[in-house]
Amino acid sequence: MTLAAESPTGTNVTDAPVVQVSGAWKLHKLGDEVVKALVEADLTVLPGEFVCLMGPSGSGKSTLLNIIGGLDRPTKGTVVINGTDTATLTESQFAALRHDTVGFIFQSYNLIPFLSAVENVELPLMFEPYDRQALRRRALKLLELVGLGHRVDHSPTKMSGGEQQRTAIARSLISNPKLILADEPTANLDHRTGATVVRLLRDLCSNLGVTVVASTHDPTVAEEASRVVRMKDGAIE
Ligand SMILES: Nc1ncnc2c1ncn2[C@@H]1O[C@H](COP(=O)(O)OP(=O)(O)OP(=O)(O)O)[C@@H](O)[C@H]1O
Repeated sequence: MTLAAESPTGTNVTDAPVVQVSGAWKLHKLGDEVVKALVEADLTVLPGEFVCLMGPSGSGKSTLLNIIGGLDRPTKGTVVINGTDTATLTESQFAALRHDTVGFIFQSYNLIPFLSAVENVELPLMFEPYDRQALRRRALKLLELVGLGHRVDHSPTKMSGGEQQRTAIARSLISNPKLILADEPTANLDHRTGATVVRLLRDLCSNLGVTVVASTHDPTVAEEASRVVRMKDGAIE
């Protein structure tokens, strides 16, 4: 697979950790109460790993993913992404790092209904000065990679849940990210379709060297992951 070489952005491949979270806390004030969403969390993820965060509802999985992806900042502790200590970054610098390094997959797919599948895949780079034809070629290759070469002109509204999630996976790869963060990627899929999506994520890790961190309640995700990290009450067990 030569997709990385054809990336419009390009990234450096090293053996250094893609994610290094150290002593991270996230506290929320709710009136007089302080909610400890994340408690002294340490997590190191190496290139090509498929790490699965598991734990009961409210155990801090989404909080940890959001902090890794810069959608939220820790109250205390450090988060190093691809060698950059994110505490040193302004919001716009963090947005640029996120744009170049991180792809997101959500349980509700978050596709634009009035765009075709291929336009959805192009969307993260659509308003950037990339060659339009190269971008289209890459988006089409990514749709082929996820098994949707026959659905490129379809609207997401005419696709099954599994097809929508595979389109979202193709979209998450358009910037050639080192890291994909997936928040409950199989939550809205039946068991068989969910298993197909998880195997696709696993194959991205082994074939493209992409690193995946996924939160889930789904044992199928855990079975395919290279490592399961268990969380409870905001802490990593
Ligand atoms: N913005 C917020 N304000 C107050 N409390 C919050 C906020 N966000 C999260 N929490 C609390 O932090 C804790 C961890 O939430 P989080 O969403 O990370 O859990 P989770 O493991 O992802 O849960 P689920 O499996 O249900 O998605 C929960 O107790 C939650 O209620």
